[in-house]
Amino acid sequence: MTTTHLEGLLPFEHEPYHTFQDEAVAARQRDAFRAVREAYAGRTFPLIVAGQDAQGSGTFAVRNPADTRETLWHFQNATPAQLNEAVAAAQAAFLEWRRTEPLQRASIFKRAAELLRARRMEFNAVMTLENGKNWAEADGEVAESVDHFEVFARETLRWAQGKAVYPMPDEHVTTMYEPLGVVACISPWNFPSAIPLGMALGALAAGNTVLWKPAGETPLSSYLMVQLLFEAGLPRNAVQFLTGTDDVLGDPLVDHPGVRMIAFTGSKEIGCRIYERAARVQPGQRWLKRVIAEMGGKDPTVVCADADIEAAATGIVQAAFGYSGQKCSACSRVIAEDSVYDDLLARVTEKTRALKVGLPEENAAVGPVIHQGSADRIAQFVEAGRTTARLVLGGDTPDTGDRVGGYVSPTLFADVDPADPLFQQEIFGPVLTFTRARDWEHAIELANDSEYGLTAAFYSRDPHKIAVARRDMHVGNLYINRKCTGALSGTHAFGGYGMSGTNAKVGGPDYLFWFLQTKTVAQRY
Ligand SMILES: NC(=O)c1ccc[n+]([C@@H]2O[C@H](COP(=O)([O-])OP(=O)(O)OC[C@H]3O[C@@H](n4cnc5c(N)ncnc54)[C@H](O)[C@@H]3O)[C@@H](O)[C@H]2O)c1
Ligand SMILES: N[C@@H](CCC=O)C(=O)O
Repeated sequence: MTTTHLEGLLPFEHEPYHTFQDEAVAARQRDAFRAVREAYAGRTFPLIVAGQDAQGSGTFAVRNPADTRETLWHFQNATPAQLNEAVAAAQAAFLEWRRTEPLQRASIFKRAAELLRARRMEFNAVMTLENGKNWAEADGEVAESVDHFEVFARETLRWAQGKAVYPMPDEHVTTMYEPLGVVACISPWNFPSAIPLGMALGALAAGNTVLWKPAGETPLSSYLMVQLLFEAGLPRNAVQFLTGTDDVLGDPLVDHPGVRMIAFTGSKEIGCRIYERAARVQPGQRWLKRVIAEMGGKDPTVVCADADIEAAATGIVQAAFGYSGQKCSACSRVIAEDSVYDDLLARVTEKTRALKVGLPEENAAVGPVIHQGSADRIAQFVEAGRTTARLVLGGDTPDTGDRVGGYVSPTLFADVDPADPLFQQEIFGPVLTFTRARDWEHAIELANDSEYGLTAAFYSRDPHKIAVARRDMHVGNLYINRKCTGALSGTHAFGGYGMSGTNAKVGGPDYLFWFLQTKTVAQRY
């Protein structure tokens, strides 16, 4: 029966992007900024605990990173008692949600996809205001969120079918997948819609309940998504929405004995901390906590001598400077064969010089980084790099008038040594390095010289080199002859190797398995 339902949902198509070059579409996006400010600016939003709106012990302000003098809205600081209440409510809700028909879950997600399609421009505008993405970047992420709804609707039905085992004559044996319990979903600010949503849908699609903890920089993008899920029919107690400080919602949330699983996306530092803490069995805890932790990247693009150099230069600039390089998937290292290195560097320099830094709300190619603190950290890498490598472009603060924000010029370093921190550490900003390789095999070796292993791009026309790259490049997402950002839900299962995390592969065919436990039932008649 579920097979029929699943077939009824096919075929799947990725959500198309808006074409902002069309003045009518651009006007709709500008209207959405006005409407969002009218509807939400200055408001204070609640926690959602046990299906009810709740006030915390105080509030915090969310500021516009494009000009931090503008306070956008306020959110609550949850208390330790509210954390306990939220876990208890999620445990109680689990007893019901786990029993819901997969078709019911799928229907809610399908309905949510429809609701989000109708509000794309609004969600884009909120994201741009909260984290400084330009229109296309925000639109791409909201489109990915629609895709997530469509994909997880199908995945919940697919996993409900169980899997076949090798038969035996005198027993009927089935393999069933069952949910785990309460899943804490902890997310970063750089993808404030698609990332928390992907983790939460993984949990919900499998029949778990969710503690939804967004990053403090971007809570409205999450709050609106949670409300949209409720409007689509999700029971109001299946998700607890918690905002606040890391001293209440960090370690104490991870340590809580009522939490069954933690789905985390964020930095290596916090991911490793969670992984370690969650391994300790707390008093009253009756399970080993499961953790998925998707962390940082230091993503290379390898360019072989036989490659289409112009296409490589275009892909590199898009992947390095889109959203000011603040993607775990961003290209931060170019490794090019000696014979094409100078030509490639010249083309990338020219294209990078053409990028305008400015206001995301006015759809500038490159906006601010998330905070002044982040800009200061990036500046430290740049200052150190001036003494160890050749600064080709940028390295300064662009003129953005009297705006107060972390604006950083797109920056290029050439002749970077593989041992240099510029080559090894995640900078998370618009800084790109070039390193010369003796030949294409040396280039692959250099690309793999990293503790991370998230994404990589490989440019070549030679089937043999491509086959070797496919085999030897140590990354979870390898892109051949295209940029290394922009994974699509359902198609490019996303997650890395090494210190990039647990390789859970959101949006992929195995993702739900992480949120399930397997029951074997052997029956004799
Ligand atoms: N691999 C991926 O899929 C992926 C995707 C996006 C971002 N990232 C990575 O995320 C990082 C940027 O995001 P960020 O600055 O928000 O990361 P972060 O690790 O600082 O914060 C992520 C989340 O963890 C919370 N947190 C902080 N301390 C905690 C603690 N002790 N216990 C539990 N939670 C805690 C934060 O409040 C936030 O919600 C980059 O390293 C980037 O590469 C990875
Ligand atoms: N999934 C996104 C990256 C998310 C991390 O920041 C991409 O594929 O570019």
